[in-house]
Amino acid sequence: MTILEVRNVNKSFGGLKALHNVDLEVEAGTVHAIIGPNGAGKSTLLNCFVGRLLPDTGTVTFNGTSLLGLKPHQINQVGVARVFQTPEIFGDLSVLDNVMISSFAKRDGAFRINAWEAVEDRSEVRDKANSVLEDVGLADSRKMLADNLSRGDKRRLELAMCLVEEPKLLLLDEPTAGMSRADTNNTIDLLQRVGRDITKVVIEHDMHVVFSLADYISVLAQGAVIAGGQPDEIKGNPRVQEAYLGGAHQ
Ligand SMILES: Nc1ncnc2c1ncn2[C@@H]1O[C@H](COP(=O)(O)OP(=O)(O)OP(=O)(O)O)[C@@H](O)[C@H]1O
Repeated sequence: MTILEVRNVNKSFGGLKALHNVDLEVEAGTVHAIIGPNGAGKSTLLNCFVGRLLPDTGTVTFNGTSLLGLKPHQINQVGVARVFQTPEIFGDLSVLDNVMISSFAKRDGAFRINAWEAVEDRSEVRDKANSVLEDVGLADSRKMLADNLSRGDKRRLELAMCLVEEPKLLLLDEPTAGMSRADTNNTIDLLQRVGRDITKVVIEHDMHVVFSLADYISVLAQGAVIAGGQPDEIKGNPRVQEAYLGGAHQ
């Protein structure tokens, strides 16, 4: 079953065509990687999924609902969560509070620092938050201020903040950017372990990560999808190799 369908999406910035007739289908329950050289249009495409950009033409449909024109928090409420390259966390709150706030936000449609004051079933939310922190390996840090976490742990926290919302689709924007090889391998491990039933779309430059995680790979070059297939098909595709050497044609 297709959970995310992108049809004929075009997006230009002035005279620059960042996305050119993009078609994409993401199957429910899979990890779908979007790869491509710098400037290929990956972030632009992701931004069209989360309400940060509106395509000039085309459709983006999630679970039968058009995402176009929805505000980011509305997209979040229909079940799409995004992990950013730079974690978006509340640095002066505890790790646990960050996760609890995220859980309330999904319900309320907005982040409110004092959201729990109005809520009666706090213990249920706390239990759920603790369980997700356990899953991502941050249970022992739950009382720490989020700002005091290491860079890698901040990313784990942001992942926990997404997981607690129980999304149907998780978008990961370069989840291992800037990480050491050891942290990268830990992240691969984590992403293979947590949220196994959540469909994931991953933008990633590191091919080791892509080939470890992806069930299906779409390749963008100069704003167009030039190839799509299972990892083994993509590995041997001459158009993909050419795109990475800088000679992509549309
Ligand atoms: N807001 C913007 N205004 C003008 N041009 C933009 C804007 N956002 C992206 N672009 C341009 O659109 C093209 C696609 O950029 P995009 O960031 O989507 O590529 P990318 O594949 O994510 O690249 P990278 O891997 O380097 O992050 C690039 O030429 C970029 O300079």
